[in-house]
Amino acid sequence: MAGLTGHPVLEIGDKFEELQNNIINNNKNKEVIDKAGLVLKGEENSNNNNNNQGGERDMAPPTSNSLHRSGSRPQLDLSKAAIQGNSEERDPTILLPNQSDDISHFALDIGGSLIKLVYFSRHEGQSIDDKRKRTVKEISNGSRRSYPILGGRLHFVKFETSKLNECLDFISSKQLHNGRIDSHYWNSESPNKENAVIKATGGGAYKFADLFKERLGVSIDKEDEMDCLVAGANFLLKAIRHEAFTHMEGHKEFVQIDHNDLFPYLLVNVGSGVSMIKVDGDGKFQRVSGTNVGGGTYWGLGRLLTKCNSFDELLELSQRGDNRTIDMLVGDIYGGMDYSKIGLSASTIASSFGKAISDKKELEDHRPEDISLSLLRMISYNIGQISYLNALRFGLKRIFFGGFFIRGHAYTMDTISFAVHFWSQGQAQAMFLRHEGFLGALGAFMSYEKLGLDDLMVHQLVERFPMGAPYTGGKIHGPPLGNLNEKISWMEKFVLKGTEITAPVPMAPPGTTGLGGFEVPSSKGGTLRSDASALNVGVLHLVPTLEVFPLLANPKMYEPNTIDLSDHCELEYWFTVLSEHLPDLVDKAVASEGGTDDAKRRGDAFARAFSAHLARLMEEPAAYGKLGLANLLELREECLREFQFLDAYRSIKQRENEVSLAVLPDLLMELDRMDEEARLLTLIEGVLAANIFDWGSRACVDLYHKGTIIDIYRMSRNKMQRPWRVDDFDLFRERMLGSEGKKPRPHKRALLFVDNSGADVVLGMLPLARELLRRGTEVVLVANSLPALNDVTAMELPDIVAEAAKHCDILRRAAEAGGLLVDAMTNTLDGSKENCSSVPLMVVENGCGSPCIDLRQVSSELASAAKHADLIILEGMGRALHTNFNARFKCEALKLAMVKNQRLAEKLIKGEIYDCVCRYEPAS
Ligand SMILES: CC(C)(COP(=O)(O)O)[C@@H](O)C(=O)NCCC(=O)O
Ligand SMILES: [Mn+2]
Repeated sequence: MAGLTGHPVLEIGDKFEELQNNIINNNKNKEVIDKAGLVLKGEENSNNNNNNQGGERDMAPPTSNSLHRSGSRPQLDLSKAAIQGNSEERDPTILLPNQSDDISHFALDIGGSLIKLVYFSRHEGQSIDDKRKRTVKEISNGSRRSYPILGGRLHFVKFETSKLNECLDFISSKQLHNGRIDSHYWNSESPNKENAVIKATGGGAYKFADLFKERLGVSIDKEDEMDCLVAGANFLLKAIRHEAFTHMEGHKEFVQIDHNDLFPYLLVNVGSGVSMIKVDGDGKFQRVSGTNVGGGTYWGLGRLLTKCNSFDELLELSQRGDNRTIDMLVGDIYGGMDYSKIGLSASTIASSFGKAISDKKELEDHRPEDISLSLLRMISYNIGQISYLNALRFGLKRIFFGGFFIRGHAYTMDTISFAVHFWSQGQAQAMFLRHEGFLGALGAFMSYEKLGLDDLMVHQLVERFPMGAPYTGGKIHGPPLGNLNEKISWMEKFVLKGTEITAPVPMAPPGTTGLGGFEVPSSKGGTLRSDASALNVGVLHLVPTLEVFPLLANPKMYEPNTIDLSDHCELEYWFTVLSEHLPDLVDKAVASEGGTDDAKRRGDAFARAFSAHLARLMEEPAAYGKLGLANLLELREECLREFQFLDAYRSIKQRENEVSLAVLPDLLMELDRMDEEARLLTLIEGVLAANIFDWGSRACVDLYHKGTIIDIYRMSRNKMQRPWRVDDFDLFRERMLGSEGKKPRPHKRALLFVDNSGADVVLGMLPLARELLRRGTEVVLVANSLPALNDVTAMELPDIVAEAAKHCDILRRAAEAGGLLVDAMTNTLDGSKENCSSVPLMVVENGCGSPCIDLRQVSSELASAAKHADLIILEGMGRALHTNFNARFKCEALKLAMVKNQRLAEKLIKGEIYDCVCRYEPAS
């Protein structure tokens, strides 16, 4: 029988169909292997939940339940922790001076029609029993930053001002006002609830102050509206990556703003009236102009002329309008001709409402739809034009528009953009903000002293979209959902609504809305929904511990996603892949929680929630910001966690780890019999081959249902014939082993971004790590902070390494040197810390809970480990292909993956499914 490494090699060129056939044939031996517990039992595992009752939980690693529930980021800052008072007393209070208190905090912008509420909540904290954290050695020369640190979230909620009581109930049910705001962290002066003060802006801050006192017992500290607007806008533009976007001819594009090059800009707030503010810095601004023709004008005149009952109704009417019946166009004056000499097309509005003079029509003879559209265009153009003139006056290139008039309305944004573009001849750009409705409330929130928010950087904020996002985005908030049960009921209730959302809403083809290339939008009523551009506002997770990966060659140009889902075909394809994968995933998730009725209910709610996200994004791909495949894959994991599926693949991972660890000694023996050159090739082959164990790939899951781990592993190895589709192995070999007898210096430290559990890490990456250690290179295994599919986590790795170390001296000494084997050491008979002369093997968490990795936001632990690294190895489709395929690094990089998706293989490497990528890149 061939060895584990596949040597001697089977015939070259056999196709993977053959592999599948082999697997099917091998199934004849299945029973025997079954008894040895080596079969994957995919089918049984996924469908036969009852057999798993309780068992799944028992097999769970003891630590996985202690992970906190919704964020993938750490929470407590224990640095400088001290016991307060008498340390002899039972359960003394421990002061954590660097940790935020258990506080909630909020601020309001109470406008004429809407109340905007921004509130802060701390991550639910639970202690994590992470062996790695107790034992891991200091991995950088400087002191490793105390870790984890403060975490919290900013939530954005809206209420109708006419339903103020709903807002008060919300605050009360969440206890936002309840004394907690008076924490030292927030530096509020008042120590008790009676004197609690909340920050608010907008007219309602004056109007409703007494009501707040009466109902909640809090006083309102009124903040200047303009100050708040500017503070809110500055924060968003500096801290949120995909905050600003352009909107032209129905097409939305996010704009990357360099926060060092933000000022000066013009902020145009279109409320009832319009303010134009030149912003030069934080707190540095001047209201340079304005116009009394604004949102109030549209609404006021519109109400008089159309008898509409609400602003939204008026906007809705405009969708079906044709302004040509009432506006005087250039063509009306010039007998249907363009006035080309001065660059005006026949369809340009020469005079808003101009036709009303000459026609013999009375008000009732005009359609309200046409009046509304004509008004909307008149006011939007006017605002765009005056804004541009002011930008010109002060030499400002960027103009950001916000305020209740905009409210994500596609046509309004298109019209304003057109005006700015037209008058500036393309020199100035109108931009809009995803959180535009919350500028004032955010600003009020920021006015609490010593909040520290101003210091937060883009990479320390993670926006997440909870289950309600597809339904409530851009709309008025529903009741607060306290617990998981409420969430599930809510999902169940919204099934109907969900099916409504699932039907994609057709978008207007580009180029149909507006003047001169912007045709008169008479047909738009049926195709462009008024809120087609309504953007969802997620929850902002503030994670000060996150850092930009220091080895990125050009962080500003870095784009993690290889696959851009703004291409609709691409989105449709991945939408289908993820939708089809859902039933299997739900089965695994439910089984992982013991297959109970409660787990089934949660599984159902998860499937609904994730489908709703997918449907929302199909309808509006930019609804959650710029969308890439990595975002979708992460959203799925977050959604699982939201329904408390903390590790859906836990038992599969464990079984695969056990089987792989059982054959590891044989593999190491085989490797040790080889010479250096053959061994290096076999090791890289081993990584590529074992990457086949990916429970996120449809094709692979089909394979597992037909064979054993070891069968598949062997077959996969035997397929490893070079040249691979992307094959830089010779370059890498030369760097490692040299040529013409010259021995190159070994790497100082290698970061190995590991991927899947089981064979992937045990038979692929660990032997490669061992080889590097043997050559004197320190190795840092970089693994997920939270589970994602069958990826191995940083918390699981020490046990795996300890098990492997039992069979291998190199690994044992390195793991000891890296502090990974403290428990094992104390268990040795003589307790001696013999021979720790080895270079260390360490484990760090990467800060994410996704199959992909965005290197702009990694754990401080990883950032710190990276400082001394001169080689990084990224493994797997998620980390090396979907993300980071095009990333360039300051040090050498090796990207290794098997492509387990036909379409990706064709698109990315012009190859076939199961082709391999071995990309080696010297330092950039
Ligand atoms: C989720 C994954 C990126 C995980 O791959 P890995 O990083 O483990 O190699 C990959 O399985 C994937 O892209 N799956 C979806 C495509 C499919 O089912 O074909
Ligand atoms: Mn994976």
